[in-house]
Amino acid sequence: MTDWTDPDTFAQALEEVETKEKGNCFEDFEEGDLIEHDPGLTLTEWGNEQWMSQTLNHDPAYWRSDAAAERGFDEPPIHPDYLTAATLGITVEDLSEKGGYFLGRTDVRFPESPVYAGTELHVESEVVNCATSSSRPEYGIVSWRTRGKDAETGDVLCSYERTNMIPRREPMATDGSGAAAAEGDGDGPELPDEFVAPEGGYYEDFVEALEEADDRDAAVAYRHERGRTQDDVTVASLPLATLNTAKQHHNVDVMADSPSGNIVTYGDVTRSTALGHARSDEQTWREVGFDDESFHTFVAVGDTVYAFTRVIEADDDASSDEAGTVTFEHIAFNQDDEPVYSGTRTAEIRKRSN
Ligand SMILES: C/C(=C\C(=O)SCCNC(=O)CCNC(=O)[C@H](O)C(C)(C)COP(=O)(O)OP(=O)(O)OC[C@H]1O[C@@H](n2cnc3c(N)ncnc32)[C@H](O)[C@@H]1OP(=O)(O)O)C(=O)O
Repeated sequence: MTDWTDPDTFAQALEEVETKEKGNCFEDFEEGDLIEHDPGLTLTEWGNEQWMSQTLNHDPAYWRSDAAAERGFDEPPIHPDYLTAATLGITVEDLSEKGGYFLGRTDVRFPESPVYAGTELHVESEVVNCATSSSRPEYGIVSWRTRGKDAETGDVLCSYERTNMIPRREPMATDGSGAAAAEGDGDGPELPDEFVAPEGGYYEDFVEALEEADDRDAAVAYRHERGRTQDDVTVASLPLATLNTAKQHHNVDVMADSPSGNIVTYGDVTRSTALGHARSDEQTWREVGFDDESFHTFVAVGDTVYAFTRVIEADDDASSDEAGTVTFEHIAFNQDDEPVYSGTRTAEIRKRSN
Protein backbone atom coordinates (compact mmCIF):
# COMPACT_ATOMS: atom_id res chain seq x y z
CA MET A 1 0.00 0.00 0.00
CA THR A 2 1.30 3.47 -0.84
CA ASP A 3 2.36 5.57 2.10
CA TRP A 4 1.50 9.02 0.73
CA THR A 5 3.34 10.69 3.58
CA ASP A 6 6.67 9.01 2.86
CA PRO A 7 8.85 12.04 1.92
CA ASP A 8 10.12 10.58 -1.40
CA THR A 9 6.69 9.37 -2.44
CA PHE A 10 5.12 12.65 -1.49
CA ALA A 11 7.78 14.71 -3.33
CA GLN A 12 7.11 12.66 -6.49
CA ALA A 13 3.37 13.02 -6.09
CA LEU A 14 3.72 16.79 -5.76
CA GLU A 15 5.74 16.88 -8.96
CA GLU A 16 3.26 14.83 -10.96
CA VAL A 17 -0.14 16.10 -9.85
CA GLU A 18 -1.89 19.03 -11.45
CA THR A 19 -1.92 22.30 -9.51
CA LYS A 20 -5.37 23.88 -9.26
CA GLU A 21 -4.41 27.36 -10.34
CA LYS A 22 -5.64 30.65 -8.94
CA GLY A 23 -5.92 33.91 -10.81
CA ASN A 24 -5.75 34.85 -14.48
CA CYS A 25 -2.96 35.31 -17.02
CA PHE A 26 -2.67 38.11 -19.56
CA GLU A 27 -4.31 35.95 -22.25
CA ASP A 28 -7.46 35.65 -20.10
CA PHE A 29 -8.28 39.36 -20.37
CA GLU A 30 -10.05 40.94 -23.31
CA GLU A 31 -10.91 44.62 -23.70
CA GLY A 32 -14.56 45.21 -22.76
CA ASP A 33 -14.82 42.22 -20.35
CA LEU A 34 -16.83 43.08 -17.23
CA ILE A 35 -15.80 41.22 -14.07
CA GLU A 36 -17.94 41.14 -10.91
CA HIS A 37 -15.72 40.46 -7.91
CA ASP A 38 -16.87 38.02 -5.29
CA PRO A 39 -16.56 37.95 -2.29
CA GLY A 40 -17.47 41.50 -1.39
CA LEU A 41 -16.43 43.01 1.89
CA THR A 42 -18.25 44.76 4.72
CA LEU A 43 -16.37 47.90 5.71
CA THR A 44 -15.97 47.68 9.48
CA GLU A 45 -14.88 50.07 12.19
CA TRP A 46 -12.23 47.54 13.21
CA GLY A 47 -10.80 47.24 9.69
CA ASN A 48 -10.84 51.02 9.31
CA GLU A 49 -9.05 51.63 12.61
CA GLN A 50 -6.51 48.88 12.01
CA TRP A 51 -5.65 50.37 8.61
CA MET A 52 -5.48 53.97 9.87
CA SER A 53 -3.44 53.14 12.99
CA GLN A 54 -0.82 51.10 11.13
CA THR A 55 -0.41 53.69 8.36
CA LEU A 56 -0.27 56.64 10.80
CA ASN A 57 -3.46 58.28 9.56
CA HIS A 58 -4.59 60.04 12.72
CA ASP A 59 -7.08 62.68 11.50
CA PRO A 60 -9.42 62.91 14.55
CA ALA A 61 -12.54 63.18 12.36
CA TYR A 62 -12.05 59.47 11.53
CA TRP A 63 -11.45 58.49 15.16
CA ARG A 64 -13.76 60.54 17.42
CA SER A 65 -17.44 61.47 17.23
CA ASP A 66 -16.95 65.12 18.36
CA ALA A 67 -14.34 65.71 15.64
CA ALA A 68 -16.53 63.86 13.11
CA ALA A 69 -19.54 66.06 13.99
CA GLU A 70 -17.42 69.17 13.57
CA ARG A 71 -16.62 68.04 9.99
CA GLY A 72 -20.34 67.46 9.30
CA PHE A 73 -20.19 63.62 9.59
CA ASP A 74 -22.83 61.61 11.50
CA GLU A 75 -20.07 59.46 13.01
CA PRO A 76 -16.38 58.74 12.22
CA PRO A 77 -16.49 57.59 8.58
CA ILE A 78 -14.48 55.01 6.66
CA HIS A 79 -11.13 56.54 5.68
CA PRO A 80 -10.69 57.05 1.89
CA ASP A 81 -7.34 55.16 1.92
CA TYR A 82 -8.94 52.10 3.54
CA LEU A 83 -11.88 52.36 1.14
CA THR A 84 -9.47 52.52 -1.82
CA ALA A 85 -7.39 49.60 -0.51
CA ALA A 86 -10.50 47.51 0.16
CA THR A 87 -11.91 48.30 -3.31
CA LEU A 88 -8.65 47.11 -4.85
CA GLY A 89 -7.98 44.21 -2.44
CA ILE A 90 -11.16 42.39 -3.43
CA THR A 91 -10.21 42.54 -7.12
CA VAL A 92 -6.81 40.87 -6.76
CA GLU A 93 -8.13 37.29 -6.89
CA ASP A 94 -9.60 37.91 -10.35
CA LEU A 95 -7.18 40.45 -11.77
CA SER A 96 -3.66 40.11 -10.42
CA GLU A 97 -3.27 37.08 -8.16
CA LYS A 98 -1.06 35.43 -10.79
CA GLY A 99 1.69 37.80 -9.71
CA GLY A 100 0.98 41.04 -11.51
CA TYR A 101 3.05 44.02 -10.45
CA PHE A 102 0.92 47.01 -9.55
CA LEU A 103 2.37 49.68 -11.87
CA GLY A 104 0.02 52.58 -11.38
CA ARG A 105 -3.43 54.02 -10.96
CA THR A 106 -5.21 57.22 -11.98
CA ASP A 107 -8.59 58.97 -11.75
CA VAL A 108 -9.20 57.78 -8.15
CA ARG A 109 -12.42 59.52 -7.14
CA PHE A 110 -14.76 59.60 -4.13
CA PRO A 111 -18.24 61.12 -3.87
CA GLU A 112 -18.74 64.09 -1.53
CA SER A 113 -20.82 62.11 0.97
CA PRO A 114 -18.96 60.03 3.59
CA VAL A 115 -19.04 56.22 3.78
CA TYR A 116 -19.86 54.68 7.16
CA ALA A 117 -18.91 51.40 8.87
CA GLY A 118 -21.37 48.63 8.06
CA THR A 119 -21.50 49.47 4.34
CA GLU A 120 -21.28 46.36 2.18
CA LEU A 121 -18.95 46.88 -0.76
CA HIS A 122 -19.67 45.36 -4.16
CA VAL A 123 -16.83 45.75 -6.67
CA GLU A 124 -16.72 45.37 -10.46
CA SER A 125 -13.97 45.95 -13.04
CA GLU A 126 -13.97 46.47 -16.80
CA VAL A 127 -10.92 45.61 -18.90
CA VAL A 128 -10.04 48.85 -20.71
CA ASN A 129 -6.68 48.03 -22.26
CA CYS A 130 -4.43 45.00 -22.94
CA ALA A 131 -0.95 45.85 -24.24
CA THR A 132 2.28 44.08 -25.01
CA SER A 133 5.25 44.87 -22.77
CA SER A 134 8.11 45.75 -25.09
CA SER A 135 10.70 45.27 -22.33
CA ARG A 136 9.38 42.11 -20.63
CA PRO A 137 8.26 39.36 -23.02
CA GLU A 138 6.94 37.21 -20.18
CA TYR A 139 4.40 39.88 -19.20
CA GLY A 140 1.58 41.91 -20.72
CA ILE A 141 0.23 45.21 -19.39
CA VAL A 142 -3.48 45.35 -18.50
CA SER A 143 -5.60 48.32 -17.37
CA TRP A 144 -8.99 48.04 -15.69
CA ARG A 145 -11.63 50.59 -14.67
CA THR A 146 -12.84 49.52 -11.20
CA ARG A 147 -15.92 50.72 -9.30
CA GLY A 148 -16.59 49.99 -5.62
CA LYS A 149 -20.33 50.36 -4.98
CA ASP A 150 -22.61 50.36 -1.96
CA ALA A 151 -24.18 46.89 -2.43
CA GLU A 152 -27.54 48.14 -1.14
CA THR A 153 -27.97 51.41 -3.05
CA GLY A 154 -25.64 50.89 -6.02
CA ASP A 155 -23.98 54.27 -5.32
CA VAL A 156 -20.35 54.39 -6.49
CA LEU A 157 -18.15 54.97 -3.41
CA CYS A 158 -14.70 54.73 -5.02
CA SER A 159 -13.59 54.40 -8.64
CA TYR A 160 -10.26 54.39 -10.45
CA GLU A 161 -8.28 53.09 -13.43
CA ARG A 162 -5.39 50.76 -12.54
CA THR A 163 -2.55 49.20 -14.55
CA ASN A 164 -0.63 45.99 -13.73
CA MET A 165 1.98 43.85 -15.38
CA ILE A 166 0.38 40.42 -15.73
CA PRO A 167 2.29 37.21 -16.48
CA ARG A 168 1.66 35.61 -19.88
CA ARG A 169 1.21 31.87 -20.34
CA GLU A 170 3.49 32.10 -23.35
CA PRO A 171 6.29 34.71 -23.58
CA MET A 172 6.18 37.08 -26.60
CA ALA A 173 9.02 37.87 -28.98
CA THR A 174 10.22 41.46 -28.31
CA ASP A 175 12.66 43.92 -29.92
CA GLY A 176 13.73 45.17 -26.45
CA SER A 177 12.98 48.78 -27.39
CA GLY A 178 11.36 49.43 -24.00
CA ALA A 179 14.49 48.36 -22.12
CA ALA A 180 16.66 50.62 -24.26
CA ALA A 181 14.36 53.57 -23.68
CA ALA A 182 14.52 52.94 -19.94
CA GLU A 183 18.25 53.70 -19.94
CA GLY A 184 17.42 57.42 -20.01
CA ASP A 185 18.83 60.41 -21.91
CA GLY A 186 21.71 61.20 -19.50
CA ASP A 187 20.42 64.67 -18.47
CA GLY A 188 21.30 65.67 -14.90
CA PRO A 189 18.68 66.72 -12.34
CA GLU A 190 16.82 69.94 -13.07
CA LEU A 191 15.76 71.43 -9.74
CA PRO A 192 14.71 75.00 -8.93
CA ASP A 193 17.17 77.29 -7.09
CA GLU A 194 15.03 77.56 -3.96
CA PHE A 195 12.49 75.57 -1.96
CA VAL A 196 9.69 77.14 0.02
CA ALA A 197 7.85 75.30 2.82
CA PRO A 198 4.41 76.43 4.02
CA GLU A 199 4.39 77.89 7.55
CA GLY A 200 1.47 75.75 8.69
CA GLY A 201 -1.06 73.27 7.39
CA TYR A 202 -4.06 75.49 6.62
CA TYR A 203 -5.23 76.39 3.11
CA GLU A 204 -3.91 79.95 3.47
CA ASP A 205 -0.43 78.61 4.33
CA PHE A 206 -0.29 76.76 1.01
CA VAL A 207 -1.56 79.83 -0.91
CA GLU A 208 1.07 82.07 0.76
CA ALA A 209 3.87 79.60 0.01
CA LEU A 210 2.80 79.36 -3.65
CA GLU A 211 2.73 83.17 -3.88
CA GLU A 212 6.21 83.37 -2.34
CA ALA A 213 7.55 80.89 -4.88
CA ASP A 214 5.80 82.59 -7.80
CA ASP A 215 8.00 84.66 -10.14
CA ARG A 216 11.14 83.09 -8.63
CA ASP A 217 12.99 79.95 -9.55
CA ALA A 218 11.41 78.22 -6.54
CA ALA A 219 9.13 75.28 -5.73
CA VAL A 220 6.91 74.68 -2.71
CA ALA A 221 8.37 71.36 -1.62
CA TYR A 222 9.29 69.76 1.71
CA ARG A 223 9.74 66.40 3.43
CA HIS A 224 7.94 64.93 6.41
CA GLU A 225 9.87 63.73 9.44
CA ARG A 226 7.96 60.55 10.22
CA GLY A 227 8.94 57.18 8.77
CA ARG A 228 7.29 53.76 9.12
CA THR A 229 9.43 50.63 8.96
CA GLN A 230 7.63 47.76 7.27
CA ASP A 231 6.86 44.72 9.41
CA ASP A 232 4.69 41.62 9.21
CA VAL A 233 1.57 43.64 10.00
CA THR A 234 2.00 46.20 7.22
CA VAL A 235 3.34 43.73 4.65
CA ALA A 236 1.13 40.67 5.25
CA SER A 237 -1.74 41.50 7.64
CA LEU A 238 -3.11 44.72 6.13
CA PRO A 239 -3.52 43.39 2.56
CA LEU A 240 -5.08 40.15 3.84
CA ALA A 241 -7.56 42.24 5.86
CA THR A 242 -8.78 43.69 2.53
CA LEU A 243 -9.06 40.15 1.04
CA ASN A 244 -6.04 40.89 -1.19
CA THR A 245 -4.78 37.43 -2.16
CA ALA A 246 -1.61 38.55 -4.00
CA LYS A 247 1.14 36.11 -3.05
CA GLN A 248 3.63 39.02 -3.16
CA HIS A 249 2.44 40.02 0.31
CA HIS A 250 2.18 36.76 2.25
CA ASN A 251 3.99 33.83 0.59
CA VAL A 252 7.71 34.01 1.45
CA ASP A 253 8.29 30.60 -0.13
CA VAL A 254 7.15 31.62 -3.62
CA MET A 255 8.59 35.12 -3.42
CA ALA A 256 12.09 33.83 -2.64
CA ASP A 257 12.44 33.10 -6.39
CA SER A 258 10.98 36.45 -7.53
CA PRO A 259 12.89 39.65 -8.49
CA SER A 260 12.30 41.10 -5.00
CA GLY A 261 13.43 37.84 -3.31
CA ASN A 262 10.95 38.48 -0.52
CA ILE A 263 7.36 39.44 0.23
CA VAL A 264 6.66 43.09 -0.58
CA THR A 265 4.36 45.78 0.80
CA TYR A 266 0.93 46.23 -0.84
CA GLY A 267 1.13 49.43 -2.92
CA ASP A 268 -1.88 50.87 -1.11
CA VAL A 269 -0.10 50.44 2.25
CA THR A 270 3.03 52.22 0.98
CA ARG A 271 0.95 55.03 -0.43
CA SER A 272 -1.38 55.40 2.57
CA THR A 273 1.62 55.51 4.94
CA ALA A 274 3.27 58.29 2.93
CA LEU A 275 -0.05 60.14 2.75
CA GLY A 276 -0.44 59.70 6.52
CA HIS A 277 2.93 61.42 7.00
CA ALA A 278 1.87 64.25 4.66
CA ARG A 279 -1.56 64.67 6.26
CA SER A 280 0.07 64.94 9.70
CA ASP A 281 1.48 68.29 8.46
CA GLU A 282 -1.80 69.68 7.06
CA GLN A 283 -5.40 70.35 8.07
CA THR A 284 -7.16 67.94 5.70
CA TRP A 285 -10.87 68.64 5.16
CA ARG A 286 -11.80 66.11 2.46
CA GLU A 287 -10.04 63.89 -0.09
CA VAL A 288 -11.18 64.65 -3.65
CA GLY A 289 -9.03 62.31 -5.76
CA PHE A 290 -5.68 60.98 -6.96
CA ASP A 291 -4.06 60.81 -10.40
CA ASP A 292 -0.91 59.52 -12.10
CA GLU A 293 -0.01 57.14 -9.28
CA SER A 294 3.09 55.00 -9.96
CA PHE A 295 4.95 52.37 -7.94
CA HIS A 296 8.63 52.67 -8.82
CA THR A 297 10.28 49.92 -6.85
CA PHE A 298 9.52 47.30 -4.20
CA VAL A 299 9.15 47.96 -0.49
CA ALA A 300 9.87 44.96 1.78
CA VAL A 301 9.97 44.06 5.48
CA GLY A 302 12.67 46.23 7.10
CA ASP A 303 12.36 49.08 4.59
CA THR A 304 11.22 52.43 5.97
CA VAL A 305 8.61 54.55 4.15
CA TYR A 306 9.11 58.33 4.28
CA ALA A 307 7.27 61.09 2.40
CA PHE A 308 8.05 64.20 0.35
CA THR A 309 5.44 66.73 -0.79
CA ARG A 310 5.38 69.29 -3.58
CA VAL A 311 2.49 71.77 -3.70
CA ILE A 312 1.29 72.32 -7.25
CA GLU A 313 -1.69 74.69 -7.03
CA ALA A 314 -4.40 76.07 -4.78
CA ASP A 315 -7.96 77.08 -5.65
CA ASP A 316 -10.48 78.85 -3.42
CA ASP A 317 -13.32 76.72 -4.78
CA ALA A 318 -14.34 73.74 -2.59
CA SER A 319 -17.43 71.82 -1.48
CA SER A 320 -17.49 73.84 1.79
CA ASP A 321 -16.78 77.49 2.64
CA GLU A 322 -14.56 76.16 5.40
CA ALA A 323 -11.98 74.81 2.94
CA GLY A 324 -10.03 75.50 -0.25
CA THR A 325 -8.70 72.96 -2.75
CA VAL A 326 -4.98 72.11 -3.01
CA THR A 327 -3.25 69.85 -5.52
CA PHE A 328 -0.08 68.10 -4.29
CA GLU A 329 2.48 65.72 -5.70
CA HIS A 330 3.46 63.19 -3.02
CA ILE A 331 6.54 60.98 -3.33
CA ALA A 332 7.08 58.08 -0.94
CA PHE A 333 10.74 57.12 -0.55
CA ASN A 334 12.79 54.54 1.33
CA GLN A 335 15.74 54.69 3.73
CA ASP A 336 18.10 54.95 0.73
CA ASP A 337 16.16 58.01 -0.55
CA GLU A 338 14.82 56.01 -3.53
CA PRO A 339 11.30 56.97 -4.70
CA VAL A 340 8.94 54.02 -4.26
CA TYR A 341 5.60 55.72 -5.06
CA SER A 342 4.50 59.00 -6.63
CA GLY A 343 1.13 60.50 -7.42
CA THR A 344 -0.86 63.71 -7.51
CA ARG A 345 -3.54 64.27 -4.92
CA THR A 346 -6.35 66.80 -4.81
CA ALA A 347 -7.67 67.50 -1.33
CA GLU A 348 -9.77 70.13 0.36
CA ILE A 349 -7.76 71.80 3.11
CA ARG A 350 -9.37 73.61 6.02
CA LYS A 351 -9.18 77.43 6.06
CA ARG A 352 -8.12 79.27 9.20
CA SER A 353 -11.24 80.27 11.14
CA ASN A 354 -11.75 84.05 11.07
C1 LIG B 1 -1.96 45.52 -5.43
C2 LIG B 1 -1.16 44.52 -6.11
C3 LIG B 1 0.14 44.33 -5.97
C4 LIG B 1 1.02 45.20 -5.23
O1 LIG B 1 0.66 46.06 -4.48
S1 LIG B 1 2.69 44.94 -5.55
C5 LIG B 1 3.44 46.27 -4.69
C6 LIG B 1 3.36 47.58 -5.42
N1 LIG B 1 4.03 47.56 -6.67
C7 LIG B 1 5.35 47.43 -6.76
O2 LIG B 1 6.06 47.28 -5.77
C8 LIG B 1 5.95 47.51 -8.13
C9 LIG B 1 7.16 48.35 -8.05
N2 LIG B 1 7.69 48.51 -9.38
C10 LIG B 1 8.75 47.85 -9.82
O3 LIG B 1 9.42 47.12 -9.09
C11 LIG B 1 9.11 48.05 -11.25
O4 LIG B 1 8.40 49.16 -11.75
C12 LIG B 1 8.79 46.81 -12.12
C13 LIG B 1 7.35 46.35 -12.04
C14 LIG B 1 9.69 45.64 -11.71
C15 LIG B 1 9.09 47.20 -13.55
O5 LIG B 1 10.38 47.72 -13.59
P1 LIG B 1 10.99 48.30 -14.91
O6 LIG B 1 12.27 48.99 -14.64
O7 LIG B 1 10.95 47.23 -15.94
O8 LIG B 1 9.91 49.41 -15.18
P2 LIG B 1 9.54 50.27 -16.44
O9 LIG B 1 9.35 51.66 -15.96
O10 LIG B 1 10.49 50.03 -17.59
O11 LIG B 1 8.12 49.71 -16.83
C16 LIG B 1 7.96 48.44 -17.41
C17 LIG B 1 6.79 48.54 -18.39
O12 LIG B 1 5.61 48.95 -17.66
C18 LIG B 1 5.08 50.15 -18.25
N3 LIG B 1 4.56 50.99 -17.16
C19 LIG B 1 5.23 51.37 -16.06
N4 LIG B 1 4.44 52.12 -15.28
C20 LIG B 1 3.24 52.20 -15.92
C21 LIG B 1 2.01 52.83 -15.61
N5 LIG B 1 1.85 53.55 -14.50
N6 LIG B 1 0.98 52.70 -16.49
C22 LIG B 1 1.12 51.98 -17.62
N7 LIG B 1 2.27 51.34 -17.95
C23 LIG B 1 3.31 51.46 -17.11
C24 LIG B 1 6.27 50.81 -18.94
O13 LIG B 1 5.82 51.65 -19.97
C25 LIG B 1 7.04 49.62 -19.45
O14 LIG B 1 6.41 49.17 -20.63
P3 LIG B 1 7.26 48.37 -21.71
O15 LIG B 1 6.32 48.22 -22.88
O16 LIG B 1 8.48 49.20 -22.03
O17 LIG B 1 7.61 47.05 -21.12
C26 LIG B 1 -1.86 43.73 -7.10
O18 LIG B 1 -1.81 42.50 -7.04
O19 LIG B 1 -2.44 44.33 -7.99
